[in-house]
Formats: sequence, C-alpha cells, structure tokens
Amino acid sequence: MAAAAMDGLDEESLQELRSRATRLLLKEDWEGYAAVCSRIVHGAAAADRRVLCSALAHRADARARLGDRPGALADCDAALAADPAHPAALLAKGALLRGLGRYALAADCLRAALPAGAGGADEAREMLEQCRRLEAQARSGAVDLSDWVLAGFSGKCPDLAEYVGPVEVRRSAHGGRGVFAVKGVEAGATLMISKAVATGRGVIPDAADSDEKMVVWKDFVDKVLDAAERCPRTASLIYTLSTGEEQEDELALPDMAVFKPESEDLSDGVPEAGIGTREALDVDRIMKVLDVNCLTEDAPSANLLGSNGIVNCGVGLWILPSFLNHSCHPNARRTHVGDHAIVHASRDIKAGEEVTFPYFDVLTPAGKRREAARAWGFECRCDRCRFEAEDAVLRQEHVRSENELVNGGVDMGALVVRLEDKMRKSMVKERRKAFVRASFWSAYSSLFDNGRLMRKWGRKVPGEAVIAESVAGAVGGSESVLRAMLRGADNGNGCGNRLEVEDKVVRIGRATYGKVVKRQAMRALFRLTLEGDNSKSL
Ligand SMILES: C[S@@+](CC[C@H](N)C(=O)[O-])C[C@H]1O[C@@H](n2cnc3c(N)ncnc32)[C@H](O)[C@@H]1O
Repeated sequence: MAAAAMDGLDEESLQELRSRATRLLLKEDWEGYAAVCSRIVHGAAAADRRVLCSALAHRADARARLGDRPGALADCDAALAADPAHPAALLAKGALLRGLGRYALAADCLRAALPAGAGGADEAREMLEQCRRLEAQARSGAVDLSDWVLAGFSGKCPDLAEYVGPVEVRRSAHGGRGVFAVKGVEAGATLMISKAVATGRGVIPDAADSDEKMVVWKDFVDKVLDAAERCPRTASLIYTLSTGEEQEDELALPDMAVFKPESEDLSDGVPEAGIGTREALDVDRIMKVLDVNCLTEDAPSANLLGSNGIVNCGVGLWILPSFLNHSCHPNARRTHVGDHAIVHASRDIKAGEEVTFPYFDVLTPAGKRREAARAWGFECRCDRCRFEAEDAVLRQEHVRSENELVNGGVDMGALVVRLEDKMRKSMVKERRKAFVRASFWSAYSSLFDNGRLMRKWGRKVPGEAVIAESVAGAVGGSESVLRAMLRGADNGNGCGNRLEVEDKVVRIGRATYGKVVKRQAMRALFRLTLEGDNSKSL
C-alpha cells in the first residue's frame, strides 16, 4: 500500500474513475472494470476505508466473473479485514462461496449482509434461500426438476449442487479404475452430480468432421485450460484422470474426499507462484486426458433435459463421472441439466458392484458395439461382450442376424421370430435372452412399429411390453425402451394386471430419467418420450 498512498486520488479523479467504471460495468467489460477498480484500490487514501472496501468488493465481483475465484476471494477478505460488516463485500463473498459449493459458509456471509445492507438485502435473502436448498441437495442428492419440466423447460435451468453419493473409486476388471457402489441402490437413485470443468456447445450441421465441430472443440479446450490455469484444484483434479498411456495398475486410486467441494483450500486466496499461468500447466497431458475422458451430451446414452438453446452438439469434461467405465450391460445413465451431469442408477445396483454407463448406443449387435468401442480406443471387456464372444449356442444365429441387419432388405418379423424360436428351443436363460433382444432391438422395434408385420408375425412373438421389460433388464432405462413399454402397456400385453403394468412403466421411467421429478412431471416426460421429442429429451 506504500505505492498506493503515493498515488492518492483527489475527489475529482475518483469521480472520473467511478464514471468510467460504471460505463465498463454497463458494457460488461470485466477486465476493464477490474482494472479501474484496481486504480481506485491503489489510489484510495488509507483513511478512506469506505472507498477502499467498495472498490475491493467491486473488483471481487469482476474477478469472479472472469473466473479468477482465488483473486476474488482475496479481495473480499481484504475488504472484510478493513470493515467486517461491509455489505457489498459480504454479498460478493457469499456469492463466491455459493459458486464454490460452500453453502454453509456462504449462508454465514449472507446472513451477516442482511441487517447491514439495505441495498442488497433482497439479493442476499434470495441467495440465502438458494444456499439452504443447495446445501440440503448436496447432502442428500435429492433433485426435483418437476417445476422446470412442467413449465416445458422454459427459463433458466435449475441450479444444482454437486453431490457424491454412495460410491468409491476402486480397481476394475473393465480396465484401470472404476466407480463402485458402497451400498445397494435402487434404480432411479442419484449416484453423483458433477459440474463440468467446461463444456463446448454449438449448432453443427450433420457432417461428422465439419470445421464447425473443430471450432466447438477448440473453444472447449481453451475453456478447460483456462479453468485449470485459474484454479489449482481444477488442475490437480484433471491430473487424476487417465491419459490412456499409463499401465492400468499404475493409475492411482484417488481419495473420494478430493471430489467434494470442501477439498478446496480457501485459506490462501492468492495463488502460489507459478500457478495461474499457462506455462505452469502440462498442456500435453491435459489434451490426452480430454481425448480419453470427454463425454458428449448428444450421445444416445445421455439424456439432455431442456433444450439448452438451439444446440445440437455438446461436449464436456466432468471429473468424477470420468472414472466410470463403459459397459454394454450398464447399470447407470446420465442426464445433463445445464453444466451439471447427474448420474443415476438405471437398474438396481448391489453393494460392491461396479457402476457403469454406456459410452455409446448399446442397443446394437456385438459387431457394431465393437466398432464404437474401438473408436473410443478400447476393446470392451464387459460381461455382455464376453457372453456374446463365448456363446456357442447362439453364435451362428448372432452372426446371421447381424449380417441381415447390416445388409438390410430382410423381413424383421421373420428375423425376430427365428431368434425367439432358437432361444426357446435352446432353453436360453432370461438374462441371456435379454442380451440378445437388446442386440437386435432395432429388429424388434421395426416389427412393433409396423402394423402389417405385426398382423403377420405378432402372434408368434412376446408382446412389446414383455420385450421392453426384458431389454430394460439388460441395458437399464432408455428412451426407446421406455417408449416401447408405454406403447405396449396400452395394448393387451401379457405383462400383468393394470396396476402391475403401471408400476413397471414408472420403474422404467425412473430408470431412464432418474428420480428427478414427481409423478405428474414424470407423465409430462412420458408424453415427450411417446412423441419422441428429441429437442427436449435425449
Ligand atoms: C473415461 S475412462 C474410465 C476410467 C478409467 N478406467 C480410469 O482408470 O481412469 C475411459 C477408459 O477406461 C477404459 N475402459 C472403460 N470401459 C471399458 C470397458 N468396458 N472395457 C475395457 N476398457 C474400458 C478404457 O481404457 C477407456 O479409454
């Protein structure tokens, strides 16, 4: 502050800087705004505590918007050291702590801001309410998106807290590390909620290698590097992820505590020397991590609730979900809500069982899934792939049916009837039948969708709801399986009495979307599923 005192501002210069700051604020030029605030901070006479604290609080706000949370926190703390009841500094610190997922600490600041700040009291009250709600959600993982769903996903998508449920990272037979349930969970239960390190989104024409896709990707990579540069915790979390080059047993098992917001050390707001610059990052390593761990929001395996504007391409990095391995017999799914990924159980999961979600569409035959896994850079070691590779009884039938599907021009009803006959005669167990039906789901769907084929073959195959229930046993919930269940439930279906069928529909609904809505909103999701409205869900 010695230099600051020398730059002491007279009243006129201070007014001039304030007007300039207002103009920059209106233009949302946060860099410029922070720079002007810095001039005021340095020029404020040591005696003028009021001016100094306001300038620090405003700079904190600008720094937070620029993603410099440590700098913003340091500003708030400096202002509060000078005036512990400064309302704008308390409000700014409350907002920052809320953004860092430290809801109880944020609530303390906001409560302190209430009596002091007549101006920001409403804002403080509203944030306090949010903090209470988010703190409860961060503890229980219970999410309720009913209002948003019933409002047709209009308006801002709901703010969510990060949540780490009953899961742990352990060694996996699938490859390297994986996520395991530490207690039994039922289908629909939330397992984790993770905020993206960064996402990239855009409207892309269909071409797979389009330049536009490259632009989205480059923008996304830049955002990831920015986030890592600004926050040491983010950088160290990214370094826990696999680059795909390590020996599997070399990959360290992270302590689950690192995934909780509390793991961030807030005690020193100013970053250590070296951190906070691009040079301090291992950019090469981060690029490899992105190759192995990025998830796309438009994958058939992910729900994208809400239309997120007119976006048809989304990619992101979510840390804890990156530890989940793929399986073609998955027991979890993810739903994207804004920048948050909610991972929920899509089948009942036993304590100690590995949690897996599908990286790509698993309602396809073995050959197609093999290609998809190779595009991801691995050979799938899941139990369904192993079963299909080893199955002597059905191997020929698999190959023949897959060839027919690939070559087209075949009567799907005949294909399905042949598969069902073969499985009945060979007394294939229910679980394995479910795998086969999942692999040839497109043939079953074409049959059920086609009135003429149904009149010809319908009596020789189990009802649509029976098949849907069986396939849900193999792949958990999925929009297309749910659609079949909903349609099948309306017809005479051999799937139980009305109450039983309703119960099954709700179970598959929960397995598909997770327990994120109440019954009434679930019905709205069912309507969208039946209409196949992909702009709202999938
Ligand atoms: C997003 S990471 C999953 C976590 C990773 N296993 C780890 O230890 O960090 C994706 C990588 O895990 C491995 N993997 C995931 N699912 C697999 C599967 N079903 N079979 C074989 N390897 C799998 C592959 O090496 C893949 O590139």
